[in-house]
Amino acid sequence: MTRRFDAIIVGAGQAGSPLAGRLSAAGMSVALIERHLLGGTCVNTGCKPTKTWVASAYAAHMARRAADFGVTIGGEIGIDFAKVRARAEKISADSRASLRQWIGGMANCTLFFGHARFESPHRVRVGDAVLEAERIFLNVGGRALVPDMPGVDAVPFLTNSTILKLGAVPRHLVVVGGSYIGLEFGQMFRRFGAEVTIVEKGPRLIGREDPDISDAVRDILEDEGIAVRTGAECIRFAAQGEDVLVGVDCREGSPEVLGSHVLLAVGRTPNTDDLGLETAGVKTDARGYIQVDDRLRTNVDGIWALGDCNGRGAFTHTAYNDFEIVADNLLDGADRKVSDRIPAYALYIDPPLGRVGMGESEAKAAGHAIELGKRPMRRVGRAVEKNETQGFMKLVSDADSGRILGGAILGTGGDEAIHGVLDLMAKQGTAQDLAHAVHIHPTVAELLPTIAGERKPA
Ligand SMILES: Cc1cc2nc3c(=O)[nH]c(=O)nc-3n(C[C@H](O)[C@H](O)[C@H](O)COP(=O)(O)OP(=O)(O)OC[C@H]3O[C@@H](n4cnc5c(N)ncnc54)[C@H](O)[C@@H]3O)c2cc1C
Ligand SMILES: NC(=O)c1ccc[n+]([C@@H]2O[C@H](COP(=O)([O-])OP(=O)(O)OC[C@H]3O[C@@H](n4cnc5c(N)ncnc54)[C@H](O)[C@@H]3O)[C@@H](O)[C@H]2O)c1
Repeated sequence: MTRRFDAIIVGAGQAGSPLAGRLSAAGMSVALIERHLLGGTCVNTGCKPTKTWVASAYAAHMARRAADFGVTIGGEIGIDFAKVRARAEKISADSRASLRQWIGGMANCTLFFGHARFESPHRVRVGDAVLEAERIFLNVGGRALVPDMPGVDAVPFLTNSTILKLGAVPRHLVVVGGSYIGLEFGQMFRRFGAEVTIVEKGPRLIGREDPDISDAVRDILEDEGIAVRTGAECIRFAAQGEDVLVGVDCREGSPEVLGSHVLLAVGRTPNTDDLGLETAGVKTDARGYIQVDDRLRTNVDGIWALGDCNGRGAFTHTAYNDFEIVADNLLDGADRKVSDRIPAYALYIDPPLGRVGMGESEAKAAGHAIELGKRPMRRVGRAVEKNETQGFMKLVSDADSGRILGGAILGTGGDEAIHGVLDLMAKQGTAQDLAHAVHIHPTVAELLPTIAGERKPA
């Protein structure tokens, strides 16, 4: 039997559930379909568990540094890995439970558990049920990419999901991929006591950032005893007893690394290959991302794509913003667009990297004459007082208009303090506006007006 709804939402990720809330509150009947766990990647295998582990790793790191602060701790600092895991699992489970309760309380919303697949542009099958709606919203997210690397089928490897199930800290974790996932897990496991090697095929870590950021991040990781191998162009794997031999072919150092475990962190792929998109006529790009316009509409009337699966963002806050754009346009007659969004994100190594807008290189490549304000964290009072002085902050502005183009804070509190720059950019603020703001002392953010005032042509 076919059941009719006003709207079908596929995926209870970061956009799907809040969209179900808005649409059902507006009086629409909504079918929300989830094939695995409520909350999707962020809640279950992404942000929440990883940032909980990052907090445990930070506690261990600070405990080891206790003497630097005049604090005495007797004996070695140990890791109770089962407890580290249990803490994260509880936070994810609590989040799922509260989502379940929230969704359960939505009038007009029916939750289906199962894999959804199109049978026609406005008909979707989930298990035995066939659902129809004029409006269909896809929020199917993504999963770890496993490229066809030589030997990858012959060895056990971990992804961001399976690493969360490890029973013990690996002896030697080889992380393939030197970007968000690789660096966050790499530093965490080093702090949990593993030997860690990060292998990146590009010439530097987090290659999308400015070179000064890549260099400083590498220094931070190497200072903690993490081995970093960049320029590893021909990565290959082979089993060697219980271990995995990773061929790295770097220009310097040994051509092979022997690890007890390998984490693949080389990007994501969208969950669009098993949705029956071809039946619905919904177009994807060569990598499987659903093609959308600036208002997140697909090429098929009445079908939208939100979150990671549309390739327009890869973060929880961008998925949530997709929900806001679609809901406000549909229900409030607004005209919100993805292109209005200022790119912003953080890399949660310690100290974190908070980033907004364009980097220095990107701004120059876009043709801007730029001005730059920059200061090392060792000249930021709050960082000195906290004895956490690694990194730097910088602000990029347009020399002609004065408009702020972007900023980066690699340093303690950088993930929070960067919002001072972000909010000003949202209001088209200038470096001079920032220079005249009076920030609270002692904070990391209080140096933002200072570097804005000290900016120089670059
Ligand atoms: C290790 C890691 C750490 C991260 N840390 C951060 C961070 O600190 N900050 C940040 O902003 N972002 C972070 N991210 C990214 C963030 O998790 C994602 O950007 C975000 O979860 C995307 O949300 P989404 O709603 O698009 O998709 P998802 O959260 O992936 O949700 C999609 C849902 O759709 C379901 N689904 C898929 N196909 C079907 C189908 N056919 N039928 C029914 N249901 C289906 C899935 O089961 C899933 O529940 C991290 C990601 C990873 C992997
Ligand atoms: N703090 C956060 O917000 C956060 C944290 C984790 C993940 N995420 C999200 O998850 C997404 C995926 O993260 P990711 O780090 O897996 O992917 P990524 O796309 O950011 O980086 C992949 C890295 O792997 C490298 N690489 C690719 N192929 C390789 C190969 N064969 N051998 C060695 N290196 C190779 C790339 O050069 C790149 O540095 C990100 O886009 C991000 O949005 C966000």
